Amino acid sequence: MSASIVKVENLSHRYSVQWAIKDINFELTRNGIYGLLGSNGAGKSTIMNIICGVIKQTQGEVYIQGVSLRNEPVKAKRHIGFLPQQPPLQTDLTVEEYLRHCANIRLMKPTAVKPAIDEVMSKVGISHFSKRLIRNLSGGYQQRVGIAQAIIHKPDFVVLDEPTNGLDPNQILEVRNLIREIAEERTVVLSTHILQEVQALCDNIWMINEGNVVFSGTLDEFDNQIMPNTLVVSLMATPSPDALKAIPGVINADHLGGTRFRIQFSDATEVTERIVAASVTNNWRLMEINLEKNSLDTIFAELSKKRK
Ligand SMILES: Nc1ncnc2c1ncn2[C@@H]1O[C@H](COP(=O)(O)OP(=O)(O)OP(=O)(O)O)[C@@H](O)[C@H]1O
Repeated sequence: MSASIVKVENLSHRYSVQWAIKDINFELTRNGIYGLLGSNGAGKSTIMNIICGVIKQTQGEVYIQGVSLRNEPVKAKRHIGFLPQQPPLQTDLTVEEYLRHCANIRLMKPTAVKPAIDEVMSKVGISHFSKRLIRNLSGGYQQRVGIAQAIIHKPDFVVLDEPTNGLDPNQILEVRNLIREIAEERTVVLSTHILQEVQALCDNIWMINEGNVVFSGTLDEFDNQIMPNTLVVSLMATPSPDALKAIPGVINADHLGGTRFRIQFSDATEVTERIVAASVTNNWRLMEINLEKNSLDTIFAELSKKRK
């Protein structure tokens, strides 16, 4: 069996009366990118802040490389790099000065600091801006500095909270490539509320809703869960919903008004052909047939229902 990099046991937290997260369990044993997907307020930042030792959990345990974050926080934190949602940048320092400050906070050996700064600046592609004040960098480059401070002490475990938030499309692609690179040699957990982000980056996913894990598995397993299962069709002859329900593979048909129907089905490829064929046979005069994409909210609702 592979060694445990991160283990989270029965993690629950409440800020005041209500539980923000409830009974979260997982174990990470491999390098790669793990995605934590949840809508705003689902509990992502709470989990990230706890597993990085920023806030102390109400209940449960977190182990990093087998070290208890509760009992030996300094030792455990040597293995952790964290980029919070608001990068902790000191914008009046130059990139190099700031990274030196971060290396000192991380209690790195004085002789190791300069080589580590040079290595990390090269890794994230900011060597040419080493003497520039951080406040004069673009958002994308500031985010690179944020990632640099998270990995300067060579942690095995890196947590990135919404790392592409607020970036433009080009910067998003660049930061995603950088995340892929840093995940080649370590375990990365990243949180996001953007479905495409986990689909673009992650090997494994947890989805959380209202503080509970409603899905955990591989990207393929996740994609199977979120396959669209409704079609909208427009039929000029407006048949009865019962006539549509009689088509094999159609689970339900709702009249949306006018000539339009929403059809729930069990298998997209076959049912589309059957609807087209039935329309020809019955002269329903098909004008439109569209697969409906599930919104993230629908997926959360579906997965939450399945879990209950
Ligand atoms: N410091 C706090 N005090 C009280 N309640 C809090 C605090 N921080 C978060 N919460 C509550 O805990 C719940 C989970 O919040 P959390 O910030 O972890 O969610 P999130 O998934 O990270 O959302 P977002 O993407 O909006 O940051 C929410 O109901 C939130 O209002």
